[in-house]
Amino acid sequence: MAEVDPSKKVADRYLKREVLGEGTYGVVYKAIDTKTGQTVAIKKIRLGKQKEGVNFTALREIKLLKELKDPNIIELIDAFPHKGNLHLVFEFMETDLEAVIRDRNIFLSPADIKSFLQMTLKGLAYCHKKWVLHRDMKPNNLLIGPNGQLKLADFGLARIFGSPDRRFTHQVFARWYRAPELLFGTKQYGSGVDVWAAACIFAELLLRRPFLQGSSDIDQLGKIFAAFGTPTSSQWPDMVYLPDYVEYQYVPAPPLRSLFLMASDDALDLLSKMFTYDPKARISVQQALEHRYFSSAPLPTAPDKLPRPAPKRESKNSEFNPHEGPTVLSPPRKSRRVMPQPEGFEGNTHQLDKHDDRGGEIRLAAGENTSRNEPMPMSVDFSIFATKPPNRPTINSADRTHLKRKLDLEFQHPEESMR
Ligand SMILES: Nc1ncnc2c1ncn2[C@@H]1O[C@H](COP(=O)(O)OP(=O)(O)OP(=O)(O)O)[C@@H](O)[C@H]1O
Repeated sequence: MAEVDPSKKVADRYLKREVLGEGTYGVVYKAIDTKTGQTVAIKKIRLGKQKEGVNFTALREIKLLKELKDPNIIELIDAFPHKGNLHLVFEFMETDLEAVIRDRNIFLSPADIKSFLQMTLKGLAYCHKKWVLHRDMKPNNLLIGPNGQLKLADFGLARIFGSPDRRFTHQVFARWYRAPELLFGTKQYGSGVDVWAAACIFAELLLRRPFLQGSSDIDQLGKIFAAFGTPTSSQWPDMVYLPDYVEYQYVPAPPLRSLFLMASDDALDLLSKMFTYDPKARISVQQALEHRYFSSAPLPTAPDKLPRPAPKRESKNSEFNPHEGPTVLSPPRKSRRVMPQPEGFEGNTHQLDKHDDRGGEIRLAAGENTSRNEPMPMSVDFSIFATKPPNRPTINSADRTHLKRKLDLEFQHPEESMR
């Protein structure tokens, strides 16, 4: 292997290359693992405000994430604290599902859609079996490797690190995948939140645009109700007890078929089961995988036959220079997104590739946590009333106890236990 300048190395092992982008938790850059020669992606998580450095709970839980190994989960290869930041080293992936969905040169056949959904659900099923929820499923967290394999990324990070200031850009997109129980402020949620998000991704694969683009939490609920009808208490008995429950003006559900003109009957049946309001009645990931949609023709496309966007992350400059800023190899991700529409649900009529503007995002994001004392009419922009950032729901205590017990068994010294 060529000799490398040790000053460019992190933790004496990883040779930094270009910045890949910046997400909720910090910068992600490409690197070479000098031990194995493998290309990796390193996510540098800022821990600025935690005076004691990396907190013990985070280290224990990251240790658990390192143990998650499945063909449809991105591998966490290594994790180490360095200069006050936590570095998470992942296998490097070529592209992601968002890039596939947005690429106008790509035609997605029903078999391709089935394959992407199946891989997503397989990754989720593995994690749910291990008592880990994703909580932040969206197409750009579904990474795609060189052989077409789809892998879930960012598993468990929302839970470990919370959502550092998500009000401005990231939260806007994450909201579109949020289950109604979260929007109604539930504190005790389960794997159903990931099923709902997977349903939104399924819908997005079918429509080639985000399905339910709410501009605030209330508007998000409005979009959901416009698509599936306002839930009744017989459909979802616990709804009225949720902390942020507010009565909505009744709207009937349009036929699901009218929203997904091209979908097969099996696809629609599975979609409606994944979009069930009551999380207790919602189909589980395992049941979804056993649905006849996956065994009926056409069978899912083999991963290596799936269409992929042209590679966009060729490493031209070999060394990473922190003063140069990110190497932009394609239009910035966030500006490729479709921005939320301030008005009501519009069925199949949204355009692809509308450009966002930062001011718009901030204004819309401020619409979170509006006071909810009165029955709300649908599809009104409440953003001007809000000031507080959203409350983050927490995992239920049974999950937490289970994870703690598992981790405590294996926990040694926090820094040693990471390696
Ligand atoms: N394992 C990986 N391999 C290759 N690129 C990656 C990998 N993980 C992340 N990236 C890229 O790094 C950039 C930042 O990723 P990150 O996951 O931090 O944020 P994001 O997905 O853009 O947004 P959010 O934080 O809201 O999920 C994105 O362009 C992403 O595609």
